[in-house]
Amino acid sequence: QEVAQQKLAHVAILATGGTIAGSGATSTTTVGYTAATVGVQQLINAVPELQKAAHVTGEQVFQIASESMTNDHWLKLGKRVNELLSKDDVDGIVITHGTDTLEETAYFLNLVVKSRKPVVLVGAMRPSTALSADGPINLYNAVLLAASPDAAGKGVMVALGDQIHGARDVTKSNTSTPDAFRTPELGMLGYMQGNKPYFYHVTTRKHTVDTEFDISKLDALPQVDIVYGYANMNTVALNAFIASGDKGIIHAGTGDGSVAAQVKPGLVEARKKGAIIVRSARVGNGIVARNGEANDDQLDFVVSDTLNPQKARILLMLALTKTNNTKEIQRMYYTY
Ligand SMILES: NC(=O)C[C@H](N)C(=O)O
Repeated sequence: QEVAQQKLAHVAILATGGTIAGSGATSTTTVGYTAATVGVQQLINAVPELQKAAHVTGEQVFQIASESMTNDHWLKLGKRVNELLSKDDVDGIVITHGTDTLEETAYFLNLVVKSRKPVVLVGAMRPSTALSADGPINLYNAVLLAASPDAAGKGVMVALGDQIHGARDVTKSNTSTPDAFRTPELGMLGYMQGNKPYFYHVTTRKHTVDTEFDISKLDALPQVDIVYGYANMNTVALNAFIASGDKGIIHAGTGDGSVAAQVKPGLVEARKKGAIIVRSARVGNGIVARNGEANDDQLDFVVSDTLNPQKARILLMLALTKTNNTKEIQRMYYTY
């Protein structure tokens, strides 16, 4: 075999569920299957090639479809990852995960993991029972990546379809095809080929080793929700979120984060009540300019830079564990 390694690295596989652990009625069932049914040992056993890639151990952290991911799951997972990475005999971590919120978990971990050791999230678009299931090859590549010294210090990574993506900028961009994961304009980090990673990009943003966020003493995160911008938008959802006690609101604005005239007074009111307002964009690419579509200085709003709404939500939750100062929070959006 071409996989030539003196001493195999120890890669801990943490399983959380998803389609990679899903099963369907027949080999041609690629929709209408059940996610999160196959356990971690069965996932490992299905890929005997893993034994040559690394010394792998498995742990079932939870077993859910990723659309049901919660802040509590994230805190549990993040703490376990940091605990494992602090051990001398763990060289890297692979997390098997549903694809629906995989980019969110990856970005959360990117902000709270404190280690240079590789952390790789992996999923599949087809259940484990399907013809040409993508889970086994994706898992194999993820383990090779987590075992590679070249992958150290690059932040949390996502490995699917022979591609390596960075947690900050990757997004799921197709509902069902196997090539669903993309880093649209900012570019993926590299490729997996011939049993090893090839890197071409690194992020300029802070993550993992130099993060200022610490979840070790947290057992909850502040409530932050997203209001979606659209023609004929109203403030019903926004008002309900504020009434329920939200500490922050992400406005997934139209265009470059524009806010409808009939919605702006609601956001101003919410800010006066103490909630932090972050203007993000539903578009998927580009910068939301500070003081562009709204006078953020005057209204005391924050902009999400290039973070999509679901990732802007994660950064705001973590920011709120440290400060309520909007200048400080704005700095964080330009840092991570
Ligand atoms: N392909 C998948 O993994 C989708 C599934 N609904 C999940 O996120 O758990």
